[in-house]
Amino acid sequence: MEELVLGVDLGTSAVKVSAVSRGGKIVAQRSFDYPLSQPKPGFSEQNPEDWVNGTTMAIVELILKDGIAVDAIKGISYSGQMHGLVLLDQNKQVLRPAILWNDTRTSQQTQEISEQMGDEFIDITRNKALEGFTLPKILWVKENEPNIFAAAQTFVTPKDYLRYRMTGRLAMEISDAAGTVMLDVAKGDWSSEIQAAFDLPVSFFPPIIQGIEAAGNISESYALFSGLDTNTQVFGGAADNAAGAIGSAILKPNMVWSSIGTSGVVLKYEDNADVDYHGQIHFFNHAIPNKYYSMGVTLAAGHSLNWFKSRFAPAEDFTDLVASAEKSTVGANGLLFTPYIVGERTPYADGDIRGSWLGIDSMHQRYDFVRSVLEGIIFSFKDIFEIYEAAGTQFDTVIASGGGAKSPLWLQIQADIFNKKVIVLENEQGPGMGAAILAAVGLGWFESVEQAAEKFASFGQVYEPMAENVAKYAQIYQIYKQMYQQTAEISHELLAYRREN
Ligand SMILES: Nc1ncnc2c1ncn2[C@@H]1O[C@H](COP(=O)(O)OP(=O)(O)O)[C@@H](O)[C@H]1O
Ligand SMILES: O=C(CO)[C@@H](O)[C@H](O)COP(=O)(O)O
Repeated sequence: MEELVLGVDLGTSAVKVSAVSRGGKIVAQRSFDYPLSQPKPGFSEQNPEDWVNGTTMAIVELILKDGIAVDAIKGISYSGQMHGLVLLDQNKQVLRPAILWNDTRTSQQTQEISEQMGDEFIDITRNKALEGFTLPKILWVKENEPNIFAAAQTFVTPKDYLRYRMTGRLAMEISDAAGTVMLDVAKGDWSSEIQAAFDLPVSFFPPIIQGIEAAGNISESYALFSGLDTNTQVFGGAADNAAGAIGSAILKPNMVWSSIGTSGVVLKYEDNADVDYHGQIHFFNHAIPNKYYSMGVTLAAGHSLNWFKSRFAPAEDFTDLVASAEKSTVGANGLLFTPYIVGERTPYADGDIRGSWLGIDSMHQRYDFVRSVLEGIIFSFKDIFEIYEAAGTQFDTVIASGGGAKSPLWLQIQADIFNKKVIVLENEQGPGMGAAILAAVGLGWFESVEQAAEKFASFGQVYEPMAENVAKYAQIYQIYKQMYQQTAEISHELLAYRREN
């Protein structure tokens, strides 16, 4: 009987559970969708019970439909959507729906945090207090739902809640703890300064564990519910971006991960906490012990293309639509697009900015618009590269991932705009593979995360920058860079009319 681990990828729209062999082969995979609730503009919530039920359904199907033997499952670990707030009472019952990473109700609280702690907050947490992060959500509940807050004994992030339900043991894994912006990142522990500043008792904070650390076994009650065995060991896991980077073997400081999913992420592995980006990009503890990663986020990366397709080419498939951009030119025949269609995070932490096209000409064809969308998304990634360059950070290799990495044209655009070689993974599996790697290392199948990731991930085609295109894009990027400043005021003025509809 082949020994397996389960990597549970707890996303925002679905959970995907992968059964992975010791050799890194995915032998079966099941996923289960759950709803997102948006009860008011800017609110984004989920019912934690849906995560537990969805995961259980996926596991039951792996056992019953795919014939995975329960006693073959030696270990389980997780990748989780980051920053979500799950508040628990004294009996560890959920007090209200989870407030998710993409919920923007907390603008006032982010201001309060800056006013109260100023730069000290960034020095400790290595991040700005953005709306998506967990601390502002806690303060929102404190101010707006005092009865719920009074009953709250502790909190966790989404995958840490799921792990609690599967093991009966409550803990916060360190890469997700960093995303709460209540961690002293360099010390790797909860910050007593933040606890004191916001009057949060020490008892409110769960113990911190490492990504590869044993977090217990499957509990008897969860074994009854799911069909799993209580001999199966459970390990800490990782925040989804940390897990994605591990699954893509981003393991050296010369490597950057460029991921085009719904949102876009540019992520860099960091060997230590010495580099200081002063909160311009996120800086978090890694799920690899004593390692870190930094990242910038384009809120609407794949989402911009998705939006374009749904409005202007609903019947076409992605591959044909993206390939049509070949008919345009470098620079889309003088058309520029900013992908701020749901606001932006990096480098402009501006929830109210919106996208624009500049240079529209009556000669433009639809394919020019498609090309401008592909290029605008990569220019916004280039903005993140510029932060790295300004900090004197060196890297030479970009590993491309996410749905956007399916297009050879888009990969070449990345190589040309970044002026770096761009490499794709041969069998990309995303964060679930990172989760499986953490379980495999936790079980002792490998000596280190690095060793396991090198075995599980294999690199494929390399896209080299083309000198002529690099030169043109370098000029066009100088124009793109002005677009945020030039459009921000107009965009903010239009806000009133947008909300009227
Ligand atoms: N064939 C394709 N070529 C280029 N981009 C694609 C293709 N198919 C999907 N995409 C892009 O990938 C995005 C989805 O990526 P994915 O990694 O699956 O996202 P998520 O996990 O966030 O749902 C889509 O929004 C779309 O922009
Ligand atoms: O907020 C962040 C990272 O800071 C997001 O990356 C969420 O963690 C995304 O979750 P999914 O879109 O992968 O579900």
